[in-house]
Amino acid sequence: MMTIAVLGAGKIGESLLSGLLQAGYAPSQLMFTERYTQRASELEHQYGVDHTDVVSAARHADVLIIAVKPQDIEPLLDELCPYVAPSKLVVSLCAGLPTAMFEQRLAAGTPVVRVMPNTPMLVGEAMSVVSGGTCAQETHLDLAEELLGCVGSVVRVPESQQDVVTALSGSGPAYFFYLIESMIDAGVLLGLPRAVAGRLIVQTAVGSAAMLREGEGHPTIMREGVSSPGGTTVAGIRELEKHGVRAALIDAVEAAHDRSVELGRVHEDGEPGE
Ligand SMILES: NC(=O)C1=CN([C@@H]2O[C@H](COP(=O)(O)OP(=O)(O)OC[C@H]3O[C@@H](n4cnc5c(N)ncnc54)[C@H](O)[C@@H]3O)[C@@H](O)[C@H]2O)C=CC1
Ligand SMILES: O=C(O)[C@@H]1CCC=N1
Repeated sequence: MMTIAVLGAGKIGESLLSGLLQAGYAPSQLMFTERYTQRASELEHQYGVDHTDVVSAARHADVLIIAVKPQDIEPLLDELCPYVAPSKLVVSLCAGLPTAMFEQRLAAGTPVVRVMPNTPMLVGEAMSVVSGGTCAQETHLDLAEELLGCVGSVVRVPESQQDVVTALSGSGPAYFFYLIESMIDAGVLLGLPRAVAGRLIVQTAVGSAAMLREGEGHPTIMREGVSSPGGTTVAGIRELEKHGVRAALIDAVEAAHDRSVELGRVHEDGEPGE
């Protein structure tokens, strides 16, 4: 039976473990490493999955899923790489880190798959985007897709597109949360209790997303569907246009993209990331 180790059980690592269990993987197929011992004990107790050390994980797991922050990658790779046989699959969830960086440190021929997930993984609604390194075969990409498919949707792109993906779906939840916060504030400004404004706007976001996901329509058509002649919506949209909100969102995604490129370069130069 295939065994899977999650290295670093923070927000993303924990939600992946939880999703794999819910999808039917047995606790005995899973293990995790976590540097904070109290968190490790809590997770062991909660999920019934063994906490282990990096060397045992490298030796015993078939798939090693790296879920530490990019700035913590160097010490982890120092510990891990000498023990990883090239028959193992290494899956990195680390933002901005190229597969080449892992390939340089691992035994020649070790397959590496890079994934950019996002935090909706915490509720089984992640958007995960996978790319294979030079030694990753179709079967490795299929396996990575199967594992990430337990916690949401999965799309495959060439690795050259991962910085755009990081900016769009990786950081994207933060931009939606920011918009939602702003709309809740608008409701409060106009006299609604915060809890009521929050409920209204969260359900409005969920409903709008469901229309986009389930319908065949384009967002522009759906927006026009809300905009009655002489009505309230066009009056509001005119303000968004006046304030350059569309350009601001495009600039935000572009800035996140540029930062992702910069983080990748920092690691190429062999310096610690931020
Ligand atoms: N949070 C986000 O929105 C997204 C995060 N990611 C990526 O996912 C990865 C994980 O992110 P989060 O879960 O948000 O971070 P986090 O900080 O919540 O979790 C990382 C965990 O790894 C542990 N850790 C660090 N070094 C370790 C080591 N050597 N051995 C064992 N455990 C170690 C830490 O104690 C921590 O619990 C990062 O690489 C991040 O770039 C990707 C997409 C979205
Ligand atoms: O901001 C970050 O570094 C991570 C990567 C994608 C989302 N959050």
